[in-house]
Formats: sequence, structure tokens, C-alpha cells
Amino acid sequence: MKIQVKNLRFSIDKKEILKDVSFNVPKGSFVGVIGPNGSGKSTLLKNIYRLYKPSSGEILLDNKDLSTMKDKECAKEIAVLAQESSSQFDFTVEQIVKMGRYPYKSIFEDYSKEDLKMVEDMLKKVGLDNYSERSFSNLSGGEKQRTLIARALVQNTDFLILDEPTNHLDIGYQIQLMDLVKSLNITTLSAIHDMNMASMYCDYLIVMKDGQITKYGKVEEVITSQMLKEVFGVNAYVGINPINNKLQVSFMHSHEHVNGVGHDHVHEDGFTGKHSHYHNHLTNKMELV
Ligand SMILES: Nc1ncnc2c1ncn2[C@@H]1O[C@H](COP(=O)(O)OP(=O)(O)OP(=O)(O)O)[C@@H](O)[C@H]1O
Repeated sequence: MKIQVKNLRFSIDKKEILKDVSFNVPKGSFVGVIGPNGSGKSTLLKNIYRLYKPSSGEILLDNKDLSTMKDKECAKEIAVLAQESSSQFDFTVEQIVKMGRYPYKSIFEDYSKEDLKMVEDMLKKVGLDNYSERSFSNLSGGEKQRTLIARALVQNTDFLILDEPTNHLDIGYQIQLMDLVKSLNITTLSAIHDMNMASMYCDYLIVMKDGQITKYGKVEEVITSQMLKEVFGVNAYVGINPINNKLQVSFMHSHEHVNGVGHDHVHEDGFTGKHSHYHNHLTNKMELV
């Protein structure tokens, strides 16, 4: 499924939060949305999964206007892993994951054997077998997140929206979740904070700042030291991991570069001589060579 967002604007209480946002998500691609806190990533996703109604503009799913679709029709097309689940569910893990099959049921229809098998298989895939009868409310943050991704995935849609999906997950489960999503080859739009995760899994990246898209392109075009400095105000070294050829980002202590790494630059303590430096992990300091 391809997604087109055209001239999307969204305001709350006269404050414009999304300012004329336009982009496409090509069919089958994994597009990441990065940007500082408060830049509008979640708000953009919420407009696409219809929690918010755009003030103006259009969102098309395979050329079909999203605003004209019925809720149930929409739930067969878009699955969502939202950032915070404020509702205090008093449901079991199995009951929550089963809800993902709801769009396929008519009013009085019960879940079929196939539905239950899908739920069971998905719980295994996210490492939650034996959790079916556990109460959702007393799961750990990571177990909750894995329950909610299982619910989104049994919905079996062509389009998946993820709002910081690796929140609460340890590195093992972060990679497991991203691998699982990637293996589905469905169109995915995901807000993501971790630059290394973004570079490992995304095909394209959207950079948001102050409610606008400041950059959209392939990962290698978007993640640069310059972008990280301009958008997030941080110094970073962007290299290439020789094993998988993906970009790798490591962040550095705050100091000003004049002509880039390894050239003339000034340190915050006023040192301005020409030199090279490295990060000594034992002293945790930038040291001169
Ligand atoms: N319901 C709301 N009422 C008022 N302001 C809101 C509302 N929702 C979002 N905002 C504001 O809109 C801006 C964008 O918020 P949003 O949650 O989309 O940012 P984000 O990029 O997802 O941030 P984060 O990285 O912190 O999750 C922020 O300034 C936020 O305070």
C-alpha cells in the first residue's frame, strides 16, 4: 500500500502544530520519522491513524481518501502501535491481542479457531508464550509493548504505523521487534529516536523540525553529522559499519568544530591550537593527541 500525505496542516487551540506537511511512503517501504522532542512526529502519525482530524490537506491510502473511510474499513488497512497506552486495561494478554482480529468480525461473531491460532503464534513470535492468561496491567513496560505489537500484527494490515516502537524494550527485544516488522515487508511508517536503529531498518527517513519536514531521503542522505548538529544540536561521528555497510552514529562531547573532525576546531575551554583528539573512555574526556 502506498501512502500520500498532501499539504497536511493541523492546529490545536489556534497553535499550528503541523505546517504544510507533504510526503509519500512508497509501497512496501519502511520510512522512519526522526526529529527533536515536540517537533510533531506523534501528531503527524495521529493524523494518519485518525486520532486527530487534519485542519486541511489530504491523506491517501492507495489513492483512496482516508477521511472518507469507515472505521472498520480503516482498521483492515492500518495497524498502530501508539506511544502511550493510557487506558488501564483490565484484560488478559490474550484478550488484548485478540482485539487485533476485531475488524474482521461481524457484530455477534465469535473468534474462530484460526483467529486463536494467529494470536497464539504471534505471542510466541514476540516471546510471550505462556503469558496468555496474565493480566495486562501488571506486565513490565517491555512485556506491555510486546503485547501491543502482537495485537497490531494480528490485524494483518498492509500498512503499519509505529510510534517509537522500541520504547521500553531491551536491545535484544528491540532488534527482535524490528526484525519481525521488517520481515513482513509491509509499508511501515515509524517515529524513531535511535539513529542506529533508524539506519539499520529504515529505507527512507523524514526529518521533522517545528512541525515541518526539513529533509526526506535515503538514510545515507539524511543521517549526516551536519544534520545531527543542525536539527538536534549535537556533535556526532557518522561512519560505516564494515560488516553490514550501514551507517553508524556515535555521539561526542560538546565542543565546537571549525573545519570538521580532525581539522582546526575550538574547545569550550578556549583551547584553539591545531590538533587531533580522541575520546578516552577511561577518563571519559576528549584528549589531545
Ligand atoms: N493535545 C495537544 N494539545 C496541545 N498541544 C499539543 C497536543 N499534542 C501535541 N501538542 C504539542 O504539539 C507539539 C508536537 O508534539 P508531538 O507529540 O507531535 O511531538 P513529537 O515530535 O512526537 O515529540 P516526542 O519526541 O517528545 O515524542 C508539541 O509542542 C506538543 O506540546
